[in-house]
Amino acid sequence: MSHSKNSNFHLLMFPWFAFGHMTPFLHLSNRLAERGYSSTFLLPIKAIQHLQHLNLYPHLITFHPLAVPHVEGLPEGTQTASDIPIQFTSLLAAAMDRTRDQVERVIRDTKPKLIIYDAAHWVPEITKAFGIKAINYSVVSAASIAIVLVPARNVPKDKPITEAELLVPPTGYPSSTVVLRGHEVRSLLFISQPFGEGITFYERIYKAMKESDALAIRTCNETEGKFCEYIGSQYGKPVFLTGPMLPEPPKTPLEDRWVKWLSGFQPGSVVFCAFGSQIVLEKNQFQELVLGLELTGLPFLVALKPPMGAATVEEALPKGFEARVKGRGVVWGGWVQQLMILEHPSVGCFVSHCGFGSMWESLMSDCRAVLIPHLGDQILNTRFMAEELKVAVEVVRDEKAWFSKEDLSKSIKSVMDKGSEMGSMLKENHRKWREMLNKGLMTSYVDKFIQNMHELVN
Ligand SMILES: O=c1ccn([C@@H]2O[C@H](COP(=O)(O)OP(=O)(O)O[C@H]3O[C@H](CO)[C@@H](O)[C@H](O)[C@H]3O)[C@@H](O)[C@H]2O)c(=O)[nH]1
Repeated sequence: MSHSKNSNFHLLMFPWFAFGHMTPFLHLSNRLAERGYSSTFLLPIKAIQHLQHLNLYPHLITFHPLAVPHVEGLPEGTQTASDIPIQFTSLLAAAMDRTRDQVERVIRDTKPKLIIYDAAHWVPEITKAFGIKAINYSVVSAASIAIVLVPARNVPKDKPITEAELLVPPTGYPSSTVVLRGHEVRSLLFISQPFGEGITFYERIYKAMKESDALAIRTCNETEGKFCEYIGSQYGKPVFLTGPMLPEPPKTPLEDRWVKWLSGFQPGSVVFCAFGSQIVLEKNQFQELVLGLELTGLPFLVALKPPMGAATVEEALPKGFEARVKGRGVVWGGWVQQLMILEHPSVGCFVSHCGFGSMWESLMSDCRAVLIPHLGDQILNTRFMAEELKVAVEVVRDEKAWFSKEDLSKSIKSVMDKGSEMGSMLKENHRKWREMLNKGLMTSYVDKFIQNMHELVN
């Protein structure tokens, strides 16, 4: 596809100050730069050094540093969400709001054709004054937007939303299975709490979406089409899809220690378990998890952060565990190359928290998926994988969100045992989806997104 006008089509990218947002925005910038589109990318000064290596087109993507002002109560030097515990995020949003003058100056100086932003709800006020179009880009799944962040959600203005209110999906919500049940809705109570000065999370995102010229979502029509359609009709806006914006596969090979260890096992026999970048388990749940893996009798590799109160994973392991699983089980407390591990022929099962990135990596891999979600969007992603796409099993949890070693082991075996009907059904569905969600389809999303951008500004 050729775009004769792309050399003067300059974009401004302005993601929320968290790596889970800045990174997919940057992947989008890269895909656009690949086709000749330049962008100015607004980032907190400190984030620039962390993201530099992901900028694949430095001659087209210019990082513009923002000085994040100090807000009372926020730890000195805070610039991104990973600098602070979650309860400080509202103050970080207040700090983001105080970068407005800097953002306005950049808009005036660079005169972009359009702005792609997310949490800065005041961006459309600036762009309207300059006659520039603004696209609000959601980087989480469409289902997790559709269930809480639409006008039909009716969030009370003067009092906090209740669990009972959250249990009922908004009118017209297009699924009866991709929902939160019972105690799980507690993870959504935050939407009526402040997120910035004098504004709640819901009000902020509602405004950011409502005032935009178009909505963009990091997903595909094939998987989440009905949720995207619902969001578009709720806001009365066009919805552009970018596809999942997965990173380019890393060029560094899998670490030697894992190549050696994994090659000692039969093809498709190893269970790999990882819970992303945020989750820290309670110590007893951590122990139950590793005992559940032991119980399967299968080889396993667990890569998790040390649980609460422990400095290392080793000191938190159950008594006698290491000796019992020696030679077939490893618990690793550091970062591993998840994508490469999932691609290793010996790995046959992926036990994950179903964060958005892991969900896609799991879908695109050959591994059977067993899911133990923790946060709101992870629970919705899990329901989507298990009940809509039917490519995964979800581990049972009780009212207190506790899962037992027996249930974990049972779930893993239900997908790994040869001759298991459940396993064969999931494998067949998974194969169909993997074939459909191929590289060509992802490329066509970027082409379509570019076409959408041109239509919007013309
Ligand atoms: O040891 C590890 C652990 C993780 N990863 C990679 O890190 C990414 C993790 O991303 P994701 O699965 O999305 O997990 P989180 O970073 O924990 O996800 C946060 O951000 C997501 C949105 O981007 C939300 O869906 C989640 O709820 C939120 O926890 C993936 O690409 C993994 O391959 C590794 O390479 N090695």
